[in-house]
Amino acid sequence: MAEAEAEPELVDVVVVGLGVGGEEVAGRLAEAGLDVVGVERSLVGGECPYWGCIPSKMMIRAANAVAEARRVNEFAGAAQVQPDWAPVAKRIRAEATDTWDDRVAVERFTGKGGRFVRGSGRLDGPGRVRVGDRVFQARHGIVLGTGTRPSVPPIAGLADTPYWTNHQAVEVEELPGSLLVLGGGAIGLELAQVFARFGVAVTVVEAADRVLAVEEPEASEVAAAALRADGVRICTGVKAERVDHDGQAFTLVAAGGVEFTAERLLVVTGRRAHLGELGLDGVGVDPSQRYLAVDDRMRAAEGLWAVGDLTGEGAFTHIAMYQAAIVVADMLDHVRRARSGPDASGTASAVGGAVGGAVGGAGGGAASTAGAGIAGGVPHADYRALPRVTFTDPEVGAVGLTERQARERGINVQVGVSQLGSSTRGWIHRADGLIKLVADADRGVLVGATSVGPAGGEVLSGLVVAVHAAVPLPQLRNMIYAYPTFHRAIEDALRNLR
Ligand SMILES: Cc1cc2nc3c(=O)[nH]c(=O)nc-3n(C[C@H](O)[C@H](O)[C@H](O)COP(=O)(O)OP(=O)(O)OC[C@H]3O[C@@H](n4cnc5c(N)ncnc54)[C@H](O)[C@@H]3O)c2cc1C
Ligand SMILES: NC(=O)c1ccc[n+]([C@@H]2O[C@H](COP(=O)([O-])OP(=O)(O)OC[C@H]3O[C@@H](n4cnc5c(N)ncnc54)[C@H](O)[C@@H]3O)[C@@H](O)[C@H]2O)c1
Repeated sequence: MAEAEAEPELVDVVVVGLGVGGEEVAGRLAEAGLDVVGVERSLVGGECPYWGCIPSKMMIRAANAVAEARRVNEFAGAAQVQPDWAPVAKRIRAEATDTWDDRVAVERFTGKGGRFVRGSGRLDGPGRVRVGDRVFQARHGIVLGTGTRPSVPPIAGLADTPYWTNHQAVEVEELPGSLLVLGGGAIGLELAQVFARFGVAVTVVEAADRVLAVEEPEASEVAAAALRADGVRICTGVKAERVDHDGQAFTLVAAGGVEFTAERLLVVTGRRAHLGELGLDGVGVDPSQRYLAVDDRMRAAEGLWAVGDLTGEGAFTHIAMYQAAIVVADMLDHVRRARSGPDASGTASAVGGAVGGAVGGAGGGAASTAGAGIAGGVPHADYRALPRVTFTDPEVGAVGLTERQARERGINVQVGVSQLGSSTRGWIHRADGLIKLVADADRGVLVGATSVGPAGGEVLSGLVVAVHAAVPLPQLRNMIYAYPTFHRAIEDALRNLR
């Protein structure tokens, strides 16, 4: 049946998808005085607060408390720990997700002056978005922030089984006795360790020859050893061929006839943007791309911006926020130019003044991150010093290029590694971990670094500054590193660079 022709509603900006990135853009543009329509089909805030970063980190906080309490036996006498999932599930409902209700988030957006529309948005030609039978015509532009959904591999039988994605894993109230985790990436490892620490018999099945395959091999080794020490069975290089569910248990059959069985199966084999459902072909953009290509101001086409995971620049909340600041600055700059006309330079109307002020705010915020990539007040995206942290225990933090990526780019690479156990703090803590530095010997700067350890993600911050600001190696070597900290291991790794 043909869709009813609706009279377009004229607005300034339409934001489709109010996840981390879209909500930030829509809210800040509304605060700047623009007439913004925000469209969300599920929950305002997206994956991160409801099924991603926040509840998973609450789970990790609880699991780490259990593990640390057990270490009393190693260091300080005797402790009996009886983990209980109920308080974790309760905290996720009460403090993180409001039992998956986004009323507060919707009010946060409308409180800033935005107009909220619940539904699926789709481009309906240049400058237009259709949501059901409503059509919005955007004066100044459209922003897509539609994120990704789990990518489920085409394994025979899998689609017909009640497998879990991260949604069911986060919503679980009663833990299963056993769990198969398909995919040993960031989500798989974080959740595998949590459930194992709460007594679930966990097996991780990974297709690649190591877990956390995008990071340094040394980091994969430490992470795998830590999970094994928690009782997780890790099987790498496994080619899953078939999955069955008999009403009670899952059976995964791999090449060579190897079988894995468990009460539950969690599929965490990456994420996928669904560009085909956004009407991109109607605005001259190829919908068959894996991710939506954007320039360094997050523009995908004339009058079309994109933000967050669907751009494929790293599926992290901090990237979505970083990009959001750029979209806001660029969009407001665009609006100010449109409103001022071609001849007017800086003569602001009442709204133009608000817009100009907001540009300064957004630009200032992102500018401090984008560093050199700032031109004309609007920051340009620069991912050279992209940090990421996998919150296993020990944490795996990394920034910039891995050794392999640096070699593939033809960089004259030097590598320096130091083991955390050889540092005073690491020895005191009986902690596993390492620092690995990747330097460009010709430029005399770090281009990448990895920090694995009890606070690996925090130790990383100094290394992010070093890569981001291209701090010369002699300056890093002549710094003073406090004793006895985990980050002192950086000094040893610098000494080992060759
Ligand atoms: C288990 C897990 C743990 C994670 N942990 C971390 C972490 O510790 N740190 C970190 O930095 N990142 C983490 N991430 C990644 C982080 O959640 C994402 O990078 C972030 O949510 C991306 O934000 P986004 O706005 O691009 O997309 P999303 O959060 O995916 O939001 C997109 C929104 O668009 C909506 N939408 C889609 N299509 C339409 C449409 N056509 N019309 C209307 N609405 C639409 C969706 O319903 C969704 O709400 C984690 C992810 C997972 C799954
Ligand atoms: N702490 C964090 O910042 C954090 C935490 C969780 C997720 N995330 C983000 O979410 C994204 C998605 O996480 P993810 O863990 O789903 O993806 P991922 O890409 O990190 O890992 C997926 C893993 O699944 C494996 N795999 C793919 N197909 C397989 C198959 N058929 N059989 C077995 N293994 C298979 C891959 O080799 C890979 O190791 C991450 O890339 C990350 O950006 C971030």
